[in-house]
Amino acid sequence: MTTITLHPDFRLGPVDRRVFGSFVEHLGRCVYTGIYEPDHPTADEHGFRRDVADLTQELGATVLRYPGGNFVSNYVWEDAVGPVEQRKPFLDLAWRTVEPNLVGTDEFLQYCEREGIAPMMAVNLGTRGIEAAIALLEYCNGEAGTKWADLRIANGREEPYGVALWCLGNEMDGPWQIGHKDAHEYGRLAAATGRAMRQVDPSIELVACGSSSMMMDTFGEWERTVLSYCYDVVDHISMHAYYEELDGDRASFLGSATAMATFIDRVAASADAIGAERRSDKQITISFDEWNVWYLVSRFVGETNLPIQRDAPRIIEDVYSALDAVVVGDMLSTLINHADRVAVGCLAQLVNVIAPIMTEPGGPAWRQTTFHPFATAARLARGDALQVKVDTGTLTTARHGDVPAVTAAATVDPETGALALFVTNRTDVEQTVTLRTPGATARLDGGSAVLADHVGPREGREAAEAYGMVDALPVAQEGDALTLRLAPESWTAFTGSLR
Ligand SMILES: O=[N+]([O-])c1ccc(O[C@@H]2O[C@@H](CO)[C@H](O)[C@H]2O)cc1
Repeated sequence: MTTITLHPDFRLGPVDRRVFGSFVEHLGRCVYTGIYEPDHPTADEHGFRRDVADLTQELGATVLRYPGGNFVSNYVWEDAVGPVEQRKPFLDLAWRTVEPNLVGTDEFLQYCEREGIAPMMAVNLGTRGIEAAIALLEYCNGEAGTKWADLRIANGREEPYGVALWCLGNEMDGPWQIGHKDAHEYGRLAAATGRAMRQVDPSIELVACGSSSMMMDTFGEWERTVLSYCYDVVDHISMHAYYEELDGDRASFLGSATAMATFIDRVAASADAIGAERRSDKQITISFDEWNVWYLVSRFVGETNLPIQRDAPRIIEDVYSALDAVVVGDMLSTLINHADRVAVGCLAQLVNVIAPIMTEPGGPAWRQTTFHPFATAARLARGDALQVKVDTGTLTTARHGDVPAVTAAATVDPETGALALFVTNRTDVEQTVTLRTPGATARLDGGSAVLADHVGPREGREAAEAYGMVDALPVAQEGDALTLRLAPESWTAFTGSLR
């Protein structure tokens, strides 16, 4: 038996809409034959696929991080601006792929603008540094009358783009990163680059690289050291986390979002330790700019040491199961439950590469299973996140110890009282939940769910197209008591009101 208690006055604070971001990297087929394919029947006059853009709108992505990922750490952005016919292909060392440079900064930023999505740009702190970063920022945000802003104007774009969010490199703690650095080297470089970037545009928000995962040997020490250099310069510290079902250990996989919550709490604690030493009133917030289910250990390892490839090779095209969708839903609940700390989130990635949207070159685009919980949460989670109290049993897992059997997150729109309640049942049996709202009145209109047993594991396009949200089990109301039933291994989004 589980009890969920909500009160409209117990709020964590507003859910930053930027938590529902995604990520476009020059990797595999994310850009070419993903968002961009000039020969595709749905391509617009700029060469971008309308079918993919429509699915991106339906997904509700609010932010797109670009151009990497590992790619950014050897990227020469200047090679991909100006007349397309003069651009030269570039050998990307991160993915050992020939990058044709047909899509660059202008094409991407104008795409974001047309789609009404906020761009989040990363600068190269692997092979490059301060000079290239401030040039790119001036190119994007500078007013007419200086070299790089004037180059943008010469390239046909008069108005500055006003890019607000900037990542100071990518995963610089990872030995795989081109130009990998230790925490002192990176911390110094991030602080110096960030300071110089603020001289170009003081209004920007800066993200320092945190750890590539909680399992990195340097985790914790990395955050503390990096922030000891750049606490006063940056606004956010990044987090990246990917989870997968390993060796058929379903319970641990279903507990992934608890590990994600622990990770957030630890990064916040590391940042706050530096703030405390400095007696600083400033709080560093979190940019969770890569998260997803990724069969990294079980499948990706076989994809390393590839020969050099061209023409947008199929790299990391994970096909998701219905169970993966449940775990993605639960991770979205975790992000909402940390609305007081997480300012930005990016589901990695948007198209084809560990993505909610898949395409065939010249062919269709479709939704993977993981599309549905994301689109649902992005649509419904509005207003303030509530402090949700969940009294429930435990699920014993090999990797994360005992985790809650049922988890929940909720948002209330302060204007309308509209309630969204997201509930995960991590167990393999139906669960009954009593919803208590002492001193307040709740109404639930019903909901929709993703179920783990709905589609067999990883059956590909046809199964994905047949998959979708199903109606939640009926809600029973007796007096003030609401009773919910949760299907086994499911993530359910209920809507209603709370006043
Ligand atoms: O834990 N790892 O072994 C590991 C390895 C690579 C890795 O790369 C990150 O994930 C890639 C795909 O989104 C992005 O380009 C990069 O930032 C992230 C994690």
